[in-house]
Amino acid sequence: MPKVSFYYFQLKSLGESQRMLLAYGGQEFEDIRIEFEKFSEFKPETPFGQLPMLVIDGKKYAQSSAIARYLGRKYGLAGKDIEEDFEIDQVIDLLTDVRLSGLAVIHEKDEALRSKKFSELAETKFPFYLQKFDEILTKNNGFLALGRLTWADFVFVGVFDYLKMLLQMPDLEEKYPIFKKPIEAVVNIPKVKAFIDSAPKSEI
Ligand SMILES: N[C@@H](CCC(=O)N[C@@H](CS)C(=O)NCC(=O)O)C(=O)O
Repeated sequence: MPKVSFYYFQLKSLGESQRMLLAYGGQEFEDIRIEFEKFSEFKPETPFGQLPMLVIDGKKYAQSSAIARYLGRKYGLAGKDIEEDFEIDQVIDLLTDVRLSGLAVIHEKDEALRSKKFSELAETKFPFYLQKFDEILTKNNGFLALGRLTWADFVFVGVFDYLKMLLQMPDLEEKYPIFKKPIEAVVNIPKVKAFIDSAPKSEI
């Protein structure tokens, strides 16, 4: 077995999908959770100054979606051809769009402006995106793509609580009950469940 280490913060957010994929693949790995305060010392060790980072036998892999795609391919959770891979990549990019639109507002320093921008998003973009995910999940039997389990479901599940925070929608899965489907599908896979049960807990 190769020596595998996965580095991220004490969060699920952009790192949980890769941890769950490694568990799904039966890969033993060092689950290293860096404290934010200590990250500046570690930053130069990363390819692009950020986490997550996967290290396999000394080789460094960066960028959350690229790592998840790589692990998905490794463990049989990708498409069977480029058309199927496109379906997965498309929905991953859509998920990134939702996350980044929420994130842009959080970083607005002026409080009044932040609240105004958030209200605009909450009335327009967020419902638009969420409706699209509802449609995609309905069309794919409760999965993100291809009507079956793929690495996209792991990414969705990993980032879900972070999205709820960004969108300020703690009851997101109650408003869109079909969002529970990929969550149930992923967290109940025995190897993934065993990992989640033994891993440190974090809200987002
Ligand atoms: N595009 C990158 C973004 C990664 C990212 O934003 N990482 C944040 C944590 S979620 C980070 O490392 N922040 C610390 C820093 O930028 O100094 C990815 O998807 O991996």
